[in-house]
Amino acid sequence: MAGREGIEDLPQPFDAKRLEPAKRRKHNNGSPLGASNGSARHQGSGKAIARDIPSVDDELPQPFDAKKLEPAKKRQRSTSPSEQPRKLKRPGQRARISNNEAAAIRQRHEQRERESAQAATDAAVAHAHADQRGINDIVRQHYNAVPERGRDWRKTGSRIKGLRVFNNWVKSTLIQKFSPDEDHTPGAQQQGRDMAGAYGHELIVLDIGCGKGGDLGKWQQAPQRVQLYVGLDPADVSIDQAKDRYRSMGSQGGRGGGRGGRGGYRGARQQQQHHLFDARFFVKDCYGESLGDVDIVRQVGFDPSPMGRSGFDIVSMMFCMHYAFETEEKARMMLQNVSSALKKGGRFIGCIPNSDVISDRVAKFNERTAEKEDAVEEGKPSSEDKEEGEAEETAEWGNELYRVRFPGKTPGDGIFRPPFGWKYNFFLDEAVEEVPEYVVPWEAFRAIAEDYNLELQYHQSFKDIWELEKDDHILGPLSERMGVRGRGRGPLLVSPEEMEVANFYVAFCFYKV
Ligand SMILES: C[S@@+](CC[C@H](N)C(=O)[O-])C[C@H]1O[C@@H](n2cnc3c(N)ncnc32)[C@H](O)[C@@H]1O
Repeated sequence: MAGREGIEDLPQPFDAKRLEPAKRRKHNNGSPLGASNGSARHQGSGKAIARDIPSVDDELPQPFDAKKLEPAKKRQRSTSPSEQPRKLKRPGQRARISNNEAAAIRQRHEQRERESAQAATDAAVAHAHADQRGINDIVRQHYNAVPERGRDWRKTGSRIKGLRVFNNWVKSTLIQKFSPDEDHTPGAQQQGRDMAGAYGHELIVLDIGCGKGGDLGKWQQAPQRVQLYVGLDPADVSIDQAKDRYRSMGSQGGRGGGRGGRGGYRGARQQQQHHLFDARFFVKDCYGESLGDVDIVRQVGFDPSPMGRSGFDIVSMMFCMHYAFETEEKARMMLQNVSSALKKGGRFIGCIPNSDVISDRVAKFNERTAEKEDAVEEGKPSSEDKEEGEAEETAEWGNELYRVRFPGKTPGDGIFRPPFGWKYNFFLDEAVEEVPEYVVPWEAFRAIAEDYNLELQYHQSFKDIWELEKDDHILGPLSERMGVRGRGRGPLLVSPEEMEVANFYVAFCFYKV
């Protein structure tokens, strides 16, 4: 799918000499979650991937306990309406109804909240037991059917070209900031081989949900050379297209992305660009199955034990992890796969829908619904009253480019408990035709990730990433070359509608400890 996928549009090469070590450059920059996490790493202590090796108990993921995950803020929001004074909608109105009437209304509210909570739990459990093949097939068929329309169309013909380039810039930003090793020296590889004839450590990358290979070009431009890229995706047609894209990079001297002769690479940098990493692609469901049966993954190193011989430097999951939150089983399999693949100090990067945005929208929808129901109970018919037999309204929002729609009831307070199985349909113009996705409740995800020795390093909404990085000496000029903004710190070329879609997402980075 397009708006949320890959670069087709290769940025100009980076001058890696100008890059500060990605490790510390921005990690603490305005990331409230990163900062609050409290580890030495988050305080910018340089090398440290230091944490004691976990005990055996740490290794064994414990069953999910939703209560322990709720942040204080959310816990307060989830207080039942019976426990908090309800705001008066119209001052003085309460004075016109008797105490008995008021008590009856309150009871009805409480009853409704209980029913809503129960229905929500039932829905989540039902989803959790749904036929998993069904959803997998729908998602796979959808992505297989998305046509590959070529770079020119994406750059000029697309109605969401601003969103496409912006999303690509965010993905490049994640790769620039977090793919280099902690001890990588910027520019070292441009000097050529060392005395032993090597380029120093080269990265091994696992791209889960790689789709049509839209990020191959970004990896070719990574500040630290990539040795091997492994792309996995259940959509077989997409995997074939990814292989084609990789082949076309090879035939263009490793520049990637079908861009042909635009470049101006010189000297050592030219050599670096012409080095094309090795790449392998496989059709694979990475959330329902272990990756341990993929040969190349096993050869690189795949080991569930934290003491083991896991071999990947990076696992990337761009715009696809939300499919894993259909069930707890899948989410844990996904994290087990990530953790087993990553070596100690390895990075897990990705983009997912922002559950804070979803929770706020859902809570507001339910508040409005409750107010309408109150009005009806108080005998004030509204033009929006339902006709008999009319379908129950469900939470839904969007703009001319995108739409999010929950098919069933959602929690009144916007807190998704249990944190799995909360299905919604997502539509994005030109890109996604009402495909089912699942909410990834952020705090639950972060806490479960810790069970798999994945420690949060970075969590930022797309809008904040733009604000924080747009003037960076590498990422700023990159945004101009990619067409996110006009030349010379020109205007943003992403429309407000496109920005609203972009801000439906957050980017993250975890470290394997
Ligand atoms: C929005 S696309 C993103 C593609 C690519 N990561 C990008 O950013 O260009 C979502 C991808 O997730 C993949 N996906 C869905 N379910 C998956 C699963 N169980 N395991 C791995 N990938 C999956 C889809 O096939 C699709 O290619």
